[in-house]
Amino acid sequence: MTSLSLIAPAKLNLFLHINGRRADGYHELETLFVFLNYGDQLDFTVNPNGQIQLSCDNQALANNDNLIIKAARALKEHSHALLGVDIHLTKRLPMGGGVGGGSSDAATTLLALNQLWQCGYTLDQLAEIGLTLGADVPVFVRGFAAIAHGIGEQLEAVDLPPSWYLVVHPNVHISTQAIFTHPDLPRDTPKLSGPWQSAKLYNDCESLVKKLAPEVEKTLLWLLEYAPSRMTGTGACCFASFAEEADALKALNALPAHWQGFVAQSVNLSPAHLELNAKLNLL
Ligand SMILES: C[C@@](CO)(OP(=O)(O)O)[C@H](O)COP(=O)(O)OP(=O)(O)OC[C@H]1O[C@@H](n2ccc(N)nc2=O)[C@H](O)[C@@H]1O
Ligand SMILES: Nc1ncnc2c1ncn2[C@@H]1O[C@H](COP(=O)(O)OP(=O)(O)O)[C@@H](O)[C@H]1O
Repeated sequence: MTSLSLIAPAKLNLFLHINGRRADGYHELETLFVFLNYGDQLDFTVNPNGQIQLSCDNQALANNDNLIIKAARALKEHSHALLGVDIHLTKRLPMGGGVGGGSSDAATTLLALNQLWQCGYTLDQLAEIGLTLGADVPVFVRGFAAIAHGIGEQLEAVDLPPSWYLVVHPNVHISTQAIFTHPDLPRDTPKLSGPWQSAKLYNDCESLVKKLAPEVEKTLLWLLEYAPSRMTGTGACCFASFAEEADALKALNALPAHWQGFVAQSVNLSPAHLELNAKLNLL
């Protein structure tokens, strides 16, 4: 196998509780990750010269700061792989949107190159490398919907019924770091004492982000006309869930022109894993 094309799916935090701040500055979280069957597209082609090249339809992303390059370099250094790779990114997910676009791209890169460079690493090993790239990378590497603790790397699989989501990006960029380092961020939500299904759930970042970015509050209120709404991650994306795709699409069609949105269905197993397994079974 010398080439692979895989999705880098979006994620939603169906709830996000911040339990405290650790000595290293990162925060202890309790959150529920689900994947969506919508995301970026990554095309990988092995090259013999050992170089890692990235092209992208969005020129602002085709640089060495890209998490895709960082992931490829991390795996190459760790595995001493001799081959290189040409990667093309088709960007669909809003950047800094709270849907994990960069982290998902990094995870899909680790999964694809583990196969193309025949590293033979386990998911545990790939998740460990992924964690050095970002707190959200391990959940995409492991590929199952999960309740997460720690900084987001301690995962307990969940099996949720599928739901349709309208995800709205109000065209404001929220820095994850800016939110987590802000003095007004609530950081003292206790760990759930019982099953999350019967608990009061929320996103602890919402109150602060609504204050800093009023457009996010407007988005949450607009969505509320159709269904209960919530922000994902540190924002700016917000979502509402629907039993039927038609209802989600009806709301999407009514979206104000200055916002972006997409409709997708939640899935328990990452579409990147499903696609990779299907391609490997064809060999
Ligand atoms: C908030 C969450 C929720 O899923 O998602 P996003 O909103 O980014 O999608 C994640 O925890 C984000 O994961 P990720 O985006 O990989 O964050 P990283 O790059 O590792 O960290 C960026 C910055 O966020 C802060 N950070 C991140 C995670 C965490 N548990 N505690 C933190 O304090 C740190 O200040 C860190 O420097
Ligand atoms: N492949 C990538 N896609 C998107 N953002 C990237 C990528 N590589 C690096 N980044 C940087 O990481 C930041 C956060 O990315 P992203 O994961 O989209 O945010 P979030 O986790 O909030 O959804 C972006 O603002 C961008 O500067």
